[in-house]
Amino acid sequence: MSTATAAIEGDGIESGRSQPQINVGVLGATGTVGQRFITLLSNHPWFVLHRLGASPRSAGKKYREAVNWKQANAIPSSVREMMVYECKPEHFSECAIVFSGLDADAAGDIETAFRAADLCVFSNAKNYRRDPNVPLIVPFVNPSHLSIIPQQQSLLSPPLSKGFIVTNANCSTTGIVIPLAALERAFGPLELVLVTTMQAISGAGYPGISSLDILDNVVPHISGEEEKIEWETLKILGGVSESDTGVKSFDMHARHPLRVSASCNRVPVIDGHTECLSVRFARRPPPSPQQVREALAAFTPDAKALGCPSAPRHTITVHEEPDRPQPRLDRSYQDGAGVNVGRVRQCPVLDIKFVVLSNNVSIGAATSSIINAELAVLKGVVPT
Ligand SMILES: NC(=O)C1=CN([C@@H]2O[C@H](COP(=O)(O)OP(=O)(O)OC[C@H]3O[C@@H](n4cnc5c(N)ncnc54)[C@H](OP(=O)(O)O)[C@@H]3O)[C@@H](O)[C@H]2O)C=CC1
Ligand SMILES: N[C@@H](CC(=O)OP(=O)(O)O)C(=O)O
Repeated sequence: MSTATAAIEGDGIESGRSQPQINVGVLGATGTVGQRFITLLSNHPWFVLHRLGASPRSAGKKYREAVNWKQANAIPSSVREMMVYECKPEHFSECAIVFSGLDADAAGDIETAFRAADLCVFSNAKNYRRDPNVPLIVPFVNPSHLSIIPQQQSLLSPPLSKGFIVTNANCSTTGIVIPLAALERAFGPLELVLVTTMQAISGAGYPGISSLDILDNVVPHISGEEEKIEWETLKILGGVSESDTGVKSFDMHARHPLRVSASCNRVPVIDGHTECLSVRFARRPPPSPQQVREALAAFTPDAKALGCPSAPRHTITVHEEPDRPQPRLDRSYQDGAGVNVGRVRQCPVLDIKFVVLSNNVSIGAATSSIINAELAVLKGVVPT
């Protein structure tokens, strides 16, 4: 890693402060999430986009030839002519970090191989989220879970000193755990969460669901999604416990049992997952809708305080208008790096209900991975 002097001001980056310069690679660089990584990393103050990986179908081609570019912005000029490589660690030996936007069918073995080659892997895929030694991190919620990494490294055979895997969450889970964490921080533990999702088609990757299935329609099933939301929420909002012998484990919110029920739907929206939640707090009486609005708007995560360059200015934007947030109007605010909450009101069955909108490809995927890596650099977890 080398350093350079930042010329960018604002958004947590102080002009004149020495900035790390770290070579990074993107696995699955041609996919929906991969394209978002390319856009974000081509202009990153610390991370230098050094290698691109995709399937053997794309390897050996220039990026502009391999990719079916679907972003509103053009392919960054610095990336157009870059070569795409097979996802083999030897091609990425000059990188310290790889971001993975790999299809889950390929991600397991490839990410294991990159970790074994002592690379720091930040993955969007579901494969390792349930591993008891892999942190499942939503950057505004549980960066403290990075503390499990030395245990992950020491239990591998052979043990590693640098390489690790960090995953980020399912995109629908990410959207809800950010406001839920803000509520728990302000008002103590939650007891019940009911969530109904309306998920964008880009969540299924490209080409995704056929137009004849989704236009003029709602599909009330997304395979595996409800179980992921119900399970991942507990791992993320729970703590890390340590036994008398020093073994760490994720406590799954065990000290205050939390029950989560999810119902997932695919809707004809291109980007942006909308989710309707009702929650019950342990504390009686529960907070009022106005107290909830104030707590959500005031939520300031460590990622912001520590100076992560990709952390948005407003983590949670609370809308007062009765018909917001909406995907078309709100998904691009702050480049999709925050979450939008609206319609905070009393729930006659539980305590409070509200609507969340989050950009599934940005904070639901690539942006989260990048902020996770920024946190890992700031906390000294990525070797320099
Ligand atoms: N889309 C979303 O909103 C979210 C997606 N995710 C997760 O992120 C990951 C990527 O999703 P998404 O971008 O939507 O998927 P896409 O299908 O759009 O892209 C998949 C990528 O994986 C590559 N790939 C496929 N097979 C192989 C292989 N055998 N070896 C190497 N590379 C391969 C593809 O390369 P090629 O072009 O050469 O085929 C492509 O770059 C998935 O695990 C998904 O579950 C997580 C959160 C949100
Ligand atoms: N299943 C999500 C996107 C996704 O890929 O999720 P996961 O990374 O948990 O498999 C959606 O369809 O919107």
